[in-house]
Amino acid sequence: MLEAINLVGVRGERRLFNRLSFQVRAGECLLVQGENGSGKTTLLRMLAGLTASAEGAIRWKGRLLDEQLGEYQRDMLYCGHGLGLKEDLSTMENLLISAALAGISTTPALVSDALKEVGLAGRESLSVRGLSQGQKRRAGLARLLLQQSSLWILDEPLTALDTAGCQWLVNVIDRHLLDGGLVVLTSHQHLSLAGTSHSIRMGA
Ligand SMILES: Nc1ncnc2c1ncn2[C@@H]1O[C@H](COP(=O)(O)OP(=O)(O)OP(=O)(O)O)[C@@H](O)[C@H]1O
Repeated sequence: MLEAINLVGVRGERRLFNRLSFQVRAGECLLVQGENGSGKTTLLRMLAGLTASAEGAIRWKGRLLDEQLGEYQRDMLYCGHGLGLKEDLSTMENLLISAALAGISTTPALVSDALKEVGLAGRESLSVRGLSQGQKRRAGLARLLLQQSSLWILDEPLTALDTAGCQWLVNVIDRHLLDGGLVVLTSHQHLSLAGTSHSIRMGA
């Protein structure tokens, strides 16, 4: 279970959220909603351990994040706005490197399979710079298939995806939830998940 307890988000002079608490259990998706600038990315970065909360705590499997950062980094996959891709490297190189950094063993054959599933078959050796925005998004999301993390934190994952890409992602998320995974995501687009989801609204 992921548990946020009395989180406080401060950016400059602005208090974006105050004493925010919620829980996400195995098989559940938390949808973080709100207008532009309401603090969704700030919250997701906190949950990913990239930004500190001014107060409060985050627990994963009952223990504070700070006590288990290495373990948490292996259990959690964060896909932020930047997608975590190096433009000068090929999609294959990017995915092999990000798996290695996450401590996951993978092979070029598995990466090829993942790229095929996201619709990038035959583009393994193309540098990311040569991909369209939607293809870059697909390459970044291929990490979901390779890294076997139980907690996915996804910031606007539908951005730039076409209709088929959005439907693919919804199916992948539903499959993950059915397998007992957890998802926290933001999206300005409507997501029609079959699995259990609940939402919080920032700035309300
Ligand atoms: N590094 C930073 N330094 C100072 N202020 C920041 C920083 N990052 C974000 N902010 C401010 O914090 C507020 C919340 O930003 P955040 O990115 O969390 O919003 P958001 O809800 O994700 O927005 P969007 O829907 O546009 O993605 C904004 O007013 C933004 O200007």
